[in-house]
Formats: sequence, C-alpha cells, structure tokens
Amino acid sequence: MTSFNLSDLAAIIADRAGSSAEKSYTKSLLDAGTHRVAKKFGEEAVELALATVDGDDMALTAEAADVLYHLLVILQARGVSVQDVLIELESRTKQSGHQEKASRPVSRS
Ligand SMILES: N=c1c2ncn([C@@H]3O[C@H](COP(=O)(O)OP(=O)(O)OP(=O)(O)O)[C@@H](O)[C@H]3O)c2ncn1[C@@H]1O[C@H](COP(=O)(O)O)[C@@H](O)[C@H]1O
Repeated sequence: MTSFNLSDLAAIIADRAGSSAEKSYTKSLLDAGTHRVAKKFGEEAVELALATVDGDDMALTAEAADVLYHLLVILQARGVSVQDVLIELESRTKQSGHQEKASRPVSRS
C-alpha cells in the first residue's frame, strides 16, 4: 500500500511546468504543445490497450502508470485541475448510490 496518489503526481507535474529544469521530460513535453501532449497520450493509450490483452500483469501496470502520467500532463497543459476530475467522478458515485453508502452515519443503537 502507498499513500502516493494522483494529486501528488499532479503537484509534481505542475512544479515541473513552472520550472526551468532542462532535464525535465514533463517540461519538454509541455513546451512542445498540446498536440504533442495529446499524441503521446494516444500512443500510451494504445500501448495500454495492447497490454490489456497480453496477459502480462507487470506490463499492464507499467502501461497504466504511463497513461495516468500522460493524462495528468494533458490536464496540466489545458489548465484543468485533477481535483475537478475527481469531483466529477465523485458526483457519479453519488448518482449511483455508492457515496451515500460510504458517508452514511453508523448507527450505534
Ligand atoms: N511518471 C512519470 C513518467 N511516466 C512516463 N514518463 C516518461 O514518458 C516518456 C514516454 O515514454 P516513451 O517510451 O514514449 O519515451 P520517449 O520515446 O523517450 O518519449 P518521446 O520522445 O516520444 O516523447 C519516457 O521518457 C518516460 O520517462 C514519465 N516521466 C515523468 N514521470 C513523473 O514526473 C516526474 C517529473 O519528471 P521530469 O519531468 O522528467 O523531471 C517524475 O519524478 C515522475 O514522478
């Protein structure tokens, strides 16, 4: 188990975006523009799709990590907060009833 989450990674990406780090892959990708960022995401998504049917769990894990990283780079490039995405996902759980279950007070009677 790890406490590292998508907001932590988004914060690292935002930090790199504002830096002048010459060796930052994130910075070089963002500097290349939204078309480049979108193309990279598409490539990684295809690699994830291929890994999905491959049956190699380690490869799938690595490709899923690539997709999540590149998704967060897209959000950074477009100025959309990962928190907004999480809020959107949370609103969907409310619609399907999961959130009500999770937040329902425990009866002590
Ligand atoms: N999670 C990642 C991450 N996942 C994948 N990648 C990079 O994404 C690239 C894509 O893989 P490819 O095989 O397509 O590599 P490539 O052919 O060199 O890439 P392109 O030239 O096609 O863009 C690789 O260079 C990986 O290193 C990542 N680069 C950075 N991070 C995170 O971002 C942080 C900041 O990294 P820097 O910006 O490099 O300081 C790191 O500490 C990590 O937490």
